[in-house]
Amino acid sequence: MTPAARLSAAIELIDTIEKDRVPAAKALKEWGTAHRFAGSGDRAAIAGLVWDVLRRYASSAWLMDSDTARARLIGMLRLERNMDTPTMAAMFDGGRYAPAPLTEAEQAALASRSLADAPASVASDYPEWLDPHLAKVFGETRAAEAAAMASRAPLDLRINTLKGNRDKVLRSLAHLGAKPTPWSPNGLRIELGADARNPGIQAEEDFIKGAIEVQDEGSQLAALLTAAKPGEQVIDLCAGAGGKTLALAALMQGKGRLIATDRDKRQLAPIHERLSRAGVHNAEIRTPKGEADPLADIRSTADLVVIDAPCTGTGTWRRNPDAKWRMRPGALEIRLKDQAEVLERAVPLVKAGGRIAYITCSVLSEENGEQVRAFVARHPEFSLVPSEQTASVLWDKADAFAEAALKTPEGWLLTPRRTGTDGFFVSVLKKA
Ligand SMILES: C[S@@+](CC[C@H](N)C(=O)[O-])C[C@H]1O[C@@H](n2cnc3c(N)ncnc32)[C@H](O)[C@@H]1O
Repeated sequence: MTPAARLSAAIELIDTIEKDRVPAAKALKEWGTAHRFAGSGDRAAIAGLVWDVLRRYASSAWLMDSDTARARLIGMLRLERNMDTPTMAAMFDGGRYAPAPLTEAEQAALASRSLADAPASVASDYPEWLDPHLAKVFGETRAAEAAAMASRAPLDLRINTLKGNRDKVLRSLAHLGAKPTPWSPNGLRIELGADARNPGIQAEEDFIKGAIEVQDEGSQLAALLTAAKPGEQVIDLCAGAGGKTLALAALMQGKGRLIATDRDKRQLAPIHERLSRAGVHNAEIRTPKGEADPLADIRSTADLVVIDAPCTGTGTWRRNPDAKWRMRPGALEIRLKDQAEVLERAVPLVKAGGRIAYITCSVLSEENGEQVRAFVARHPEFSLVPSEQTASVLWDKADAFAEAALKTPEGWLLTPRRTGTDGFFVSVLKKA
């Protein structure tokens, strides 16, 4: 496909995503199946265009003073890819598979319009209804924070210290340009280009042998901040596909007891294969069966209960730009209820002197500090572990991390702008 034909395909896809209200990933997959002639390079380039339009969904329409799929693509090419008008006009040439030539109105918009007068939610690409919520957390810096949340994310890897070490993996992944991440002692980062081409990490020997996992550095830090230790009894209450479980297992160095469960047994399905590839031998998966409580035998014995809580995922907008435009206020209400429920589930499991690590991948204070404060008010036997103390697990990076992350009275907030990671909140609560 020519570059111009890829633009036409991207316009068609954006149109479908809007009109049929389908998630972008699904639309891209279906397009690939229906257009078998398109090679992997074409598909990656088209996906990159679509994801970038979704990242600049509001600002691109503002720039072009039009909200058609075509206008959004043109606006994105200018805002995100700095494409000048002659370069664009050369591709929008009306050829057989190319988009129609730029109209006079489009050329005028490109020549004269800017984001200078756009409201913050438009210029920084976030839903307007979230403005007061983001203001509560970030105040005047919300536009800058949201703009960083609209940027492209790198591919982060975690070295599984049960099987590999960072120096060795750095050498073997040098061909992908892997570099150490700034905070996590076990993180590697691969910067990705504008096309959404996957560097094929799953085919690397290090991956097949279980020496690396794909995990955002923020998620790695959240696991580290729980301070899970060898020999402890650790319960991962919202284990899902096991991202945190695997990181916790590595922190425990194979010693102690790690119990992983989830309310939804389907979410747990991939965890078995992942644990076995990672060489984890001290984990028990408790798959729920009917109404019975899979943790009924555990009462006041856990050193640590990790709650990687169900949340709105506002911290992962970099990786899920269409999710932010689909998010509705009702979704926040549902998540708040789920979070309170899962916090209650943790209470009878924790032993005296034990702790709960509450994690979300959201930046909203309703899901974070406010949720934790309400919990402590209901359960005065739990108190907040001071944030400086929880950050001490980062050793020589602790001071710099404390400068970079947002310290709240209830815990740490990581954001793309502050820590260069996905948005994560981590709070540690200790039982008297
Ligand atoms: C953020 S995801 C977990 C991601 C996972 N820990 C990881 O790192 O890959 C949240 C999970 O919480 C689960 N969940 C929701 N409500 C729950 C509850 N009341 N008890 C246990 N798990 C729950 C969901 O099924 C979902 O898998």
